[in-house]
Amino acid sequence: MTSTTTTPRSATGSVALHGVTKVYGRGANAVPALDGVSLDVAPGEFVCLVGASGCGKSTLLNLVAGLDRPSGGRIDLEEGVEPGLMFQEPALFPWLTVEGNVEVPLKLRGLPRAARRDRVAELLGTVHLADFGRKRPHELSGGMRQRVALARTLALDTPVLLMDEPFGALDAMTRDILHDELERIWTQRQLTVLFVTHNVREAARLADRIILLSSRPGRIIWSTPVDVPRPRRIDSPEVAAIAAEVTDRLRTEVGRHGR
Ligand SMILES: Nc1ncnc2c1ncn2[C@@H]1O[C@H](COP(=O)(O)OP(=O)(O)OP(=O)(O)O)[C@@H](O)[C@H]1O
Repeated sequence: MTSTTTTPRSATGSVALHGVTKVYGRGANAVPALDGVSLDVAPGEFVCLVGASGCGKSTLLNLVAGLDRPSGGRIDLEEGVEPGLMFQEPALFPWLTVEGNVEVPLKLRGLPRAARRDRVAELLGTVHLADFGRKRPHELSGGMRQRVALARTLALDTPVLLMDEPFGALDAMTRDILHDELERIWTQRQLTVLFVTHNVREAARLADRIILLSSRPGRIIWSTPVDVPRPRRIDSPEVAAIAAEVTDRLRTEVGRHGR
């Protein structure tokens, strides 16, 4: 009997930052954005990053995504892993249908047409948009557009998802539904998620661990595991208690620096 062993997805999603520093510009115009950030994210872990405005959260995600290079330190991903990145704006191609948008990464990977069609259908099913494949982005709500963006990111078939305020522009009800969706997909696919948010309740609702960055230049000043059983409700007393603690720490930090 032959057996095929496939590496579990959870074995490939680790992210490790070692003393990562980022300075934009030079000389008198130098802007230190990150200062000595070390962080180990375990495969399958959901980590939320919070911190004052401008403390370097997006910079950190961009560095992990490989869109920019650190000025110092090192970022380790497992070999061949290219993280998927999602922003507050879904950044869809307006001239393409929903199917066409989700198909883009599959085309870039050279998947044959029939395989692309099956994969797009599966991904749209995953984000509950099976009946909307022929629509164009302008025909969808904001929440639906973010679902398309999520399906397109999942089409990269990456174990590491980097999310920069992905639900920041959505109303509370839509955000709540998308939290449930993301949690389900994260569990099913054993994804490693690094999620930036200003919303401490959202962090407490989603994270295994919350990391607090100092005001610029960003350093990790505090972190806490979120030991609240899943599924969670954003309005549960346990989530509210964690959010209140994060808010207190954030207030203290912002108060210290005035930003
Ligand atoms: N390309 C760049 N050139 C110069 N400075 C930059 C550049 N990108 C970011 N910065 C600066 O680096 C600092 C960190 O920016 P970053 O966008 O990472 O912060 P953030 O925590 O994501 O902010 P916010 O919470 O407001 O989205 C800010 O002071 C910003 O102005």
